[in-house]
Amino acid sequence: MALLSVKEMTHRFGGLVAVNSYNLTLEPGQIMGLIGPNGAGKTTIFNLITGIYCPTEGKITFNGQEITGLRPHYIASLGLGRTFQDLRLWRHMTVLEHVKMARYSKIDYGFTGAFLGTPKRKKQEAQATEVAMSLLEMLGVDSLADQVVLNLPYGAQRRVEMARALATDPKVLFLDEPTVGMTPEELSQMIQIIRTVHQKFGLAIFLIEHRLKFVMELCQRIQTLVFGQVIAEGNPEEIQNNPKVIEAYLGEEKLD
Ligand SMILES: Nc1ncnc2c1ncn2[C@@H]1O[C@H](COP(=O)(O)OP(=O)(O)OP(=O)(O)O)[C@@H](O)[C@H]1O
Repeated sequence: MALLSVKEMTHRFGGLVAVNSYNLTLEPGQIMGLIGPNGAGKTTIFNLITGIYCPTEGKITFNGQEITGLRPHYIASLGLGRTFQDLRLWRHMTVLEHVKMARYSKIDYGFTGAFLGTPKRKKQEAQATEVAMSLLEMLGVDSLADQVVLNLPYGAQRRVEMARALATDPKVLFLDEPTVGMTPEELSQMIQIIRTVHQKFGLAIFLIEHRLKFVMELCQRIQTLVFGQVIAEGNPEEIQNNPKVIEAYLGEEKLD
């Protein structure tokens, strides 16, 4: 059974058809890429699947359960974690606080526990810190745990956002342009981080990216979206050699 399935999803903003009869099958542990020119509808697809928008038409199923139109926090609690194109971090909180905050969805010591500082609370707090620190270490930002996010370089902020998404124990991770604004060195590090995260957690990953080299290197399957419609889907080699993709993307040049 597919982990995530989208059937004939259409979304209109007034008269604009931003997403048109979109279909997706994402298997457990698969890395899927979504590419396409600016304004093609990529982020709208993420927003529809993660519950920020409710599709005009279509059906979304996650782990056998229909999730079409459900609230974003509920969808997240089922195991869909995401990052945003425009980083959504609380600029005055520390790195560790960000990741622990996401982990609180797993905590059940309740109001009394929080107020009285029960042993259960102490134990769960210590566990939350431990999980958060191990995620920060995996993403190479553990030395920044006590720093306020505002003071971090952009690449480090992206890693913190990813650690926060991972802290909710997702089964699928949505990454919206994870390398935007990164230097070539940061980009290579991000490829390595995504590989590590993928191996360690066996997650499915669905990513939007403009840097084709990054997508071709990481993804097992790729969809190409133009004007809200998938014009091609296949493995990196098939996508690279697909005439419709070449035309949509780079005129007549071969993609590499
Ligand atoms: N909230 C909204 N209201 C109205 N139109 C919107 C809204 N969000 C997106 N659009 C329009 O829908 C289309 C798809 O936008 P979307 O942001 O999904 O594209 P994208 O492929 O993610 O682009 P980019 O690569 O630039 O991020 C665009 O024409 C955009 O202007």
